[in-house]
Amino acid sequence: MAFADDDGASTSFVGSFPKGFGYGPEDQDPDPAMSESESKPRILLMGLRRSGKSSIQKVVFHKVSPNETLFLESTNKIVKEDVSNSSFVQFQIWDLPGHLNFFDSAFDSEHIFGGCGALIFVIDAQDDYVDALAKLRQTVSKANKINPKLKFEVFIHKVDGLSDDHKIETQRDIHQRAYDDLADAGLENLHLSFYLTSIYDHSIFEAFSKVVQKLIPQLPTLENLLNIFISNSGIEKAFLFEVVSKIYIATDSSPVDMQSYELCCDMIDVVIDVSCIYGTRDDLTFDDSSYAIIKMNNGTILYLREVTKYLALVCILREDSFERQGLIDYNFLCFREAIQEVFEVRQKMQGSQPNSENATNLVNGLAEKSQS
Ligand SMILES: Nc1nc2c(ncn2[C@@H]2O[C@H](COP(=O)(O)OP(=O)(O)OP(=O)(O)O)[C@@H](O)[C@H]2O)c(=O)[nH]1
Repeated sequence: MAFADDDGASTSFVGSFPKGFGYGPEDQDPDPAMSESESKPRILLMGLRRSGKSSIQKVVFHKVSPNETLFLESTNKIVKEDVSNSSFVQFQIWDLPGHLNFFDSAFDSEHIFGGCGALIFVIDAQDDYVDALAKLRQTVSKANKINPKLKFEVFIHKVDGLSDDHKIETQRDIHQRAYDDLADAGLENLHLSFYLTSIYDHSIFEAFSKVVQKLIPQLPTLENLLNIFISNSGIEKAFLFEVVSKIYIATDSSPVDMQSYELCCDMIDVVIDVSCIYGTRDDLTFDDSSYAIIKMNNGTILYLREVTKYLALVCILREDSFERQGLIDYNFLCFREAIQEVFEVRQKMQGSQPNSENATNLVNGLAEKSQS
């Protein structure tokens, strides 16, 4: 498959990234006895009953609408889901039932916490959270003992029912109490990350993006590439999106504002919907010829380009910067090539230094050339 740019020049199509994407601790030293899915980075979803764990998973990864989660049945056993089949980002999510008891002999904590990259603890902010905080403390102490590298992410969830002031107050209170509890347990050096989330807006996608990003060792390289790309192309903000889930796996280093992120998510929905309706091929709704431009009435442009079958670059820029579309497209091709290199070369050179530096040099050189 080839990609032709505006000048008719073609470069090889990047395609979807290799299966051995290679992030998370287990990927560096795979155990041949392990099944492929068992060796993927694992994210645990934990929290009390009815806190919203299954709803989060369904909304983010199954495109279930939030209202459809209202009558979800309670989860009674660990539900393991492989996210790699449907998307580029490869990991497993384990949804653990809220009533799990660590002291139960059937609970194999070594196995559950051992090979896992991140633990998301969901707290229902609309409920009394005293019990949830006790469970959080118990979970963190146990998991940290088994796996000190585990990252703890606390979702203060269902905040759609709270006023803005109440949200901030709840976050402050939970933050304070959680750290006090950890200090009591002698774990004052542990770090917890807090997010205000709801399945009724984009906050759950944003929070999940940040959790997933922490499991991608190539993140600094991706951010660096995005920084170089936007600064040489007159772009204000760029997100590298995983199209299926709308998780962004990287963005440039300027701060993310929620509105920009929401606009970009909506753009992806529009592109997928339009190509589902008018696309020529039945099997693919997002392919190498996918791109879209949306002009807004405030002089801003949203520009989407396909990077791989599962990845899209969505940029926000001023209308006058878009007059130099040729430059942007040229720089985009360099960027895409560099991304390909980051992952491809890493695969070839497993065991030796990753080639992220080469990729940065590549994009540096080409971007400068395009400006001269
Ligand atoms: N208002 C609001 N309700 C939510 C949100 N997320 C989930 N819920 C509701 O919370 C209820 C419980 O959600 P579940 O996903 O079943 O909770 P769970 O944590 O998986 O529960 P167990 O399987 O029993 O452990 C459902 O009725 C959801 O619709 C949210 O962000 N806001």
